[in-house]
Amino acid sequence: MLVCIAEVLTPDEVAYCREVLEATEWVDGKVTAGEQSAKAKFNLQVPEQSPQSRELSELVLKALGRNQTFASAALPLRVYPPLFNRYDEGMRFHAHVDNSIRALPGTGFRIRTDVSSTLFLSDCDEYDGGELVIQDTYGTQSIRLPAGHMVVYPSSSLHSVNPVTRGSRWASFFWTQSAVKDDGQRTLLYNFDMSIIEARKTLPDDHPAVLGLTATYHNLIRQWAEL
Ligand SMILES: O=C(O)CCC(=O)C(=O)O
Ligand SMILES: [Fe+2]
Repeated sequence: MLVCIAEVLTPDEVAYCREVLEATEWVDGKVTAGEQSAKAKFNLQVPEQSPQSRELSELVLKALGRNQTFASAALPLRVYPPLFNRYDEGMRFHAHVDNSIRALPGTGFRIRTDVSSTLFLSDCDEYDGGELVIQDTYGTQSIRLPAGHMVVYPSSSLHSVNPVTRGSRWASFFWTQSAVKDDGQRTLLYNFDMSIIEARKTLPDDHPAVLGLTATYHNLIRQWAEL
């Protein structure tokens, strides 16, 4: 399942990220790629242990913490500290699948990558091309979102970034280990949660239907979650 989430960052937060990223060092994106994807990857990244990357990582993690849609779609257990990338004119990322397990350098921290995310930091009129092309269960989807918006999709999907043909595309990207690793089960839970939210717009919270649906939602999570 692929979910686009609007306004994960405020315009002020986007502006602050851009200001910090303008002044930081960028290196070849191959530094965090696996063997296959290193051959496919032509972009730039901020070194993940740099103070700028750590500061902005915290900012993005805070924004994720207040986002209900991300919580519902990803059912996050652990989030790999967000990284920052950039594609200048001519840069691209050929088709690949993300590494299944990622270790944070210098720590014992490892996560299984269940959900991949791109949080856009450039507006659509700042560049041409640069679509994130994802092979989803329902076909191929081509994603380009305004700054501050984010797409989440299963890490098992084959995906690529089309060449940027004008300007520069900046983003934050990261992986989440979900409490529910199966994408099909996560999709059912997300749709279930969205239906409960709809029902609660017209029914009181103590309505037997709302109580029953909410109980079943949590009992399904109890069945499927691995902590
Ligand atoms: O830049 C993006 O939107 C995706 C990056 C990506 O797929 C990766 O780093 O594995
Ligand atoms: Fe990727």
